[in-house]
Amino acid sequence: MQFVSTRGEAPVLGFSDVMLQGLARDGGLYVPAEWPRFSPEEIRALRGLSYPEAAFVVMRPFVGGEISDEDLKSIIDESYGTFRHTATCPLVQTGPAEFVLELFHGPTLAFKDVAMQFLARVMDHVLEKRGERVTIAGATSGDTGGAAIEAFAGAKRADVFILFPHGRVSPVQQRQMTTSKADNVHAIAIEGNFDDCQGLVKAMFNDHGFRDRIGLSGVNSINWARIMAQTVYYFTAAVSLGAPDRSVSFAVPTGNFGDIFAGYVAKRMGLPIDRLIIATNSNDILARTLATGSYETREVVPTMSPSMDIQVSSNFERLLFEAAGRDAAEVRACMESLKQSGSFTVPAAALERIRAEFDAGRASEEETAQTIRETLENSGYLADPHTATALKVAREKAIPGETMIVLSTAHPAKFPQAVKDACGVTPALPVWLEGIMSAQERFTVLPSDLKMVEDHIIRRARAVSRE
Ligand SMILES: Cc1ncc(COP(=O)(O)O)c(C=O)c1O
Ligand SMILES: N[C@@H](CCOP(=O)(O)O)C(=O)O
Repeated sequence: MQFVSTRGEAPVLGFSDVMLQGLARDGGLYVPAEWPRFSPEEIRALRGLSYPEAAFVVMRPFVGGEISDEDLKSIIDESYGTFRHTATCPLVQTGPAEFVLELFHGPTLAFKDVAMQFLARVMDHVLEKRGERVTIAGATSGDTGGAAIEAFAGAKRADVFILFPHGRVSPVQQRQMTTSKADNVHAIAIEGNFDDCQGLVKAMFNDHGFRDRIGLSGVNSINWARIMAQTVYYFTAAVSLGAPDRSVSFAVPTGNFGDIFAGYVAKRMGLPIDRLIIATNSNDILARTLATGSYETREVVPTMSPSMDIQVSSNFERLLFEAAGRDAAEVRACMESLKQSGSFTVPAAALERIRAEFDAGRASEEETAQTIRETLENSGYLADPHTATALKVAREKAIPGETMIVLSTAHPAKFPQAVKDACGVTPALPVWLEGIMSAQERFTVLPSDLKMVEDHIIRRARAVSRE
């Protein structure tokens, strides 16, 4: 299996190199040169498999034989052995045709664990075989950071630096990043918003001198391995509701567009999905883009679903590449316009293709709170604010006869104040996490300045350069 960059000017690479590179050297994102396809029989054969067994079948084609089946299976088994639900990602029915797919049973209570537990192990496996080390830089609006710090804590071949927006994540999210005792993980509070953090990480990747000097790698969903691992739960959820003999739709709380893009990948692989519904909070750039065809960044507004307070939605570039018939020049032109003016126009043919597969809607703060309240009253289900945005949009867009799976991306206990304000119930943190609220914090505050962040990383990274 080979991978190409959405900007068409980076080397074509295999799975392991793509995973270690993170962002392509031309600033683009890697996608498979061809989509592997599963027949209806192959999808039907997923019925009755455990989550790790299904994960092996779905991810194997992308790995392209670079990791032996035996090693891949044991990496997957170990990864999902950290989850505290026997089904790994269970489905809960919340309405006659509405199901919630709970993705938060991993160590840090967010869907990021599904891919991050796997990524840390598979990266370590490849680095060990190659005798290499990496320095990882990641940006977070709250959940990726905690998941990465947990998954990579103590890793022998990786140092991890996580940039988070100072004062804009929930107290639980912050403490998941700042209370680790491992000396290879570092939290950096940036004076700015998530887009500033993500902009700094991308700028580090585009600074090739720095990138090569420290052996830079990434754990955000710009890394193909993240998307690949997130594709699995679309298969397991749809199959448990009758796929391939019955199709379903998914509503996905969306920020950086990685999670919903994983659903698009599942569809390209042959999974019968009717609609992929993008749900945003007040930072509704994606809903506006689908409505108007114009991708226009605005000031980020802080919300009760802080992990989705995003304007520059990285993985939209992957969709644009696909919808533009893999025309890298067209993608480059759009991304150049985004850089110069903060906006671009989606080419007309691409917009039509996107609208054929996706629908989009937004939930205001009031609507999100009301959905948390109503869902608790009507079905006894306590949703976190991110999940509630998707429940609201799914209900607004519901079509009779359609089965809707709503992705539940975080445990409500990560956002106790917002949930309490909405419905009066304060969700408790699971016992194994209670200690973080009183543990000593360790983090550095830095301005949103590339040079200062790079200098900080160079001073602290143990690792330097791939050997
Ligand atoms: C809890 C939660 N829900 C939804 C999202 C949005 O997912 P994505 O960025 O993949 O669109 C995030 C952040 O990524 C998140 O942390
Ligand atoms: N919401 C995310 C933002 C980063 O997304 P990623 O999926 O690209 O890592 C977060 O919680 O950090």
